[in-house]
Formats: sequence, structure tokens, C-alpha cells
Amino acid sequence: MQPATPFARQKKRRGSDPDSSDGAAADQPNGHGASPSSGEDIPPSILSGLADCQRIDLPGADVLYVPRIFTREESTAFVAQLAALEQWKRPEFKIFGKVHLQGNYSCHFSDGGQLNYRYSGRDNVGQEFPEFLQAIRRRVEAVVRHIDGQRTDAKICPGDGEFQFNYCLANKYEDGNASLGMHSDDERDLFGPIASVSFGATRHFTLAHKRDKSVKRRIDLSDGSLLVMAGDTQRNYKHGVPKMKRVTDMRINLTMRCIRPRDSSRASGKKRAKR
Ligand SMILES: O=C(O)CCC(=O)C(=O)O
Ligand SMILES: [Fe+2]
Repeated sequence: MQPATPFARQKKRRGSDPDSSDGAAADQPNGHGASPSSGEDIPPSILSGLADCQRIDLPGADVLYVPRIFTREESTAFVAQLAALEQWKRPEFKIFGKVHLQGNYSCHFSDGGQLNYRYSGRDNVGQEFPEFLQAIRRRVEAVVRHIDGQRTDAKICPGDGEFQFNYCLANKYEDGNASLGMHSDDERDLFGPIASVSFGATRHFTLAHKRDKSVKRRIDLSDGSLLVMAGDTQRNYKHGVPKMKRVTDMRINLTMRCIRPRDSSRASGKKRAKR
């Protein structure tokens, strides 16, 4: 069963945001009787481009890719704001008792600044979303709902499409030497689709079937793009970002997620593969 409480609280708070400028920065909640797929809160140039949404042909997965959900100007502004965040950290992990540093920097944001997403044996309590990140989230939600309403070949949103993302994991890849190992985002606390937005350098993204090793796909995630992983994708596939030595520019990826709130002190029953 999906929790009603965090979404009810989130909708109320977001509806009262004071921001009133154009585009992604505008506060235009999707509720209040508007169709979740109407697309009226998406700039026309982006809305028309949503026709380029591509379903990635993988058995047992619902993966969609949209090359551009932010204008170039928005992407440039957002990448600068994201890079300037003070929260970036390179977490440590242990292999056979030896401490290593993760290859990329990450940080976490959540509604109310208190949701904990535990993975790789670590608690990750998300800080409150900064305003510009809320604007990014609103655009992502509007696009995801729009796609879900338009497409008949993929079921993206749970229930009536009125879900909301309450957590964001941000990853910063300084250059092509930074990578993310193959893993699944299949923790029990997660539900609904994962919406992944990329800013900066284009990087390869690999999806590989967990059991049928012959099923593998590579997608290029470009600046301002959206990748949605829904349905059984995490159950059947691993994904990762391999090194690309020739890439010298930075890339920042945000994964917007829905997590069930729980007591952060409770140990998780499931561990994720090393990332
Ligand atoms: O950087 C990416 O594109 C993937 C990020 C990811 O898979 C994750 O944060 O779990
Ligand atoms: Fe992931």
C-alpha cells in the first residue's frame, strides 16, 4: 500500500510556494482539477519535443528517454547552481576491510529535510530541497505525468498518476574518470518510477538484464535529458555509468524518487550491490 501522508503534506506545501516566474522556476502545481497529462505547466518548446520520447526496447522493463526537458538556458543555469551546492561528498566504502572513496560525489534532498533513503549499508537523510531543485522537480513531475497520459505502450505512474517525487539523489561526475557501478535501485523503501535528469557532459548509461546476459543496452544521456525507469525495471535490470576517459567535462545527474518514510534508526533488511 502506498502512504498517503507525505504526498498530502507535500501537495499542500508546494501549492503555497511564492515563486511566480516563468518556465521551470514557476510554481504550477498539477492538482486542482487540471488533467495530470495536460502539459500546461511545460514550456511550449519542451512540450513539442516530448513527441521525441523514446521507449527503450527491453523485455521486462519500462524505460523511456526524452532528449530534452529543460531548455539550454535552463540547463546551463541549473548545472551552475548544482555544481555550487555545498553538500557534495564522496562517500567511503569498504572492500575486504580496506576503505575506498566512491568515484563520484553525491548529496541527498528530501521533503521536510528528513526522509532517509538507506542504500549500500548507509543512511542518507535528504536535506530540504533548495528552491531551484523544487523547480527542477516540478518540471520532471509535469513531464512524467504528461508522458504517462500520452503513451499507451508504457505504464509509468502508479495509481491515477497523482504521485509525487519526495526524494532526490544527486551524483556529480567531475569528468569521464568518474563512474557508477552496475546496481539496481530496488530497496524496499522505494516505490513508483525513478526519474533521472542529466546536466552537462553526455555520458553512456548501461542497462543489463540480471539473468539473461545477452540483453544489454547503452543509452547516451545528454544535457537536459530525462530517463524514466518504471515497472519491473529495477527487478529485472542493473544499470550503471561506465568510465569514458575522453570526457573532460562535468556531468550532474539527479534521480527523483518516491520513498516511503520510515524510522531512520531502523536497519534495512536489504543491501544494495556496491555502487
Ligand atoms: O548518473 C546516472 O545516470 C545514474 C545514477 C543512478 O543510477 C543512481 O543514482 O542510482
Ligand atoms: Fe541507480
